[in-house]
Amino acid sequence: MKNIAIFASGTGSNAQKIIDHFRNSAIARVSMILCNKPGAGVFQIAEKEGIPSVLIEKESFFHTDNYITILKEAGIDLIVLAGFLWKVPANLVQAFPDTIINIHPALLPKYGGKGMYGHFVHEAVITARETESGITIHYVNEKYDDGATILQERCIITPDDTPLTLAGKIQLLEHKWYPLIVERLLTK
Ligand SMILES: Nc1nc2c(c(=O)[nH]1)N[C@@H](CN(C=O)c1ccc(C(=O)N[C@@H](CCC(=O)O)C(=O)O)cc1)CN2
Ligand SMILES: NCC(=O)N[C@@H]1O[C@H](COP(=O)([O-])[O-])[C@@H](O)[C@H]1O
Repeated sequence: MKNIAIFASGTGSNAQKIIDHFRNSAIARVSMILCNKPGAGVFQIAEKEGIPSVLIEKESFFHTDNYITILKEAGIDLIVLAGFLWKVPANLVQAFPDTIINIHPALLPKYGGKGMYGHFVHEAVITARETESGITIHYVNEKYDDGATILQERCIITPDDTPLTLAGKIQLLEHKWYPLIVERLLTK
C-alpha cells in the first residue's frame, strides 16, 4: 500500500477526486493532507474523509526540515501538489527526488511561473486570445513550473469562452487525469 500526501491551499476538488479514486484501493491511499491556509476547504474534506491534516506554518516550512521529518515518518511515497500556492523549498524537493508532482492549469511552458495560479492563468490565456489551453502534470523541482512534464491534455477555447468557462473546462481535465497519473506513477 503506497502512501500519498496531498498539498493544497484551497477548495480541494482535486484532492477529493484523488481520494475518491483510491477509495477501497489496494494500491494506495491518501494518508495525509497538508495545507497552508487556515479554513481552506481542503481541511473540511480531510475531516469528512478521516484523513490526518497538517496546517503548514510558514517559518517552519521555509527554514526547517520539520515537514520533511513528518513526511518521512509517515512513509510518504508520493507528494501531490493540488492547488498549493507556495514554492516548495529546495530541501523538501531534494529530500523527495522525482517524488513530488504538480498540476498546472495551462500548457507549460506558457502561462507558468510566479503569479500564474488559479484565475490569473485563465485570464492571461483568454486575454492572449489563445485557441486552446489545457493542463500540465509535471515533476516538481526548485523552480516554479519548471520540472519534467509527465502529461499534457488540451481543450479548445471558443470565442465565447470567459476565464470562468475556461476554468470549468480545465477542471474537467484535471479531475479526469490527475488521479490516473497518480496511479500510473505508483504502479510503474
Ligand atoms: N518548487 C516548486 N514549488 C511549487 C511548484 C513548482 O513547480 N515548484 N508549483 C506550484 C504550483 N503553481 C503552479 O502550478 C504555482 C503556485 C503559486 C504561484 C505563486 O505565484 N504563488 C505566490 C503566492 C500566492 C499565495 O501565497 O497565495 C508567490 O509565490 O508569490 C506560482 C505557481 C506549487 N509550488
Ligand atoms: N499554478 C497552480 C494552480 O493554479 N493550481 C490550480 O489550482 C486549482 C486548485 O483547485 P482545487 O483546490 O479545487 O483542487 C487547480 O485548478 C490547479 O490547477
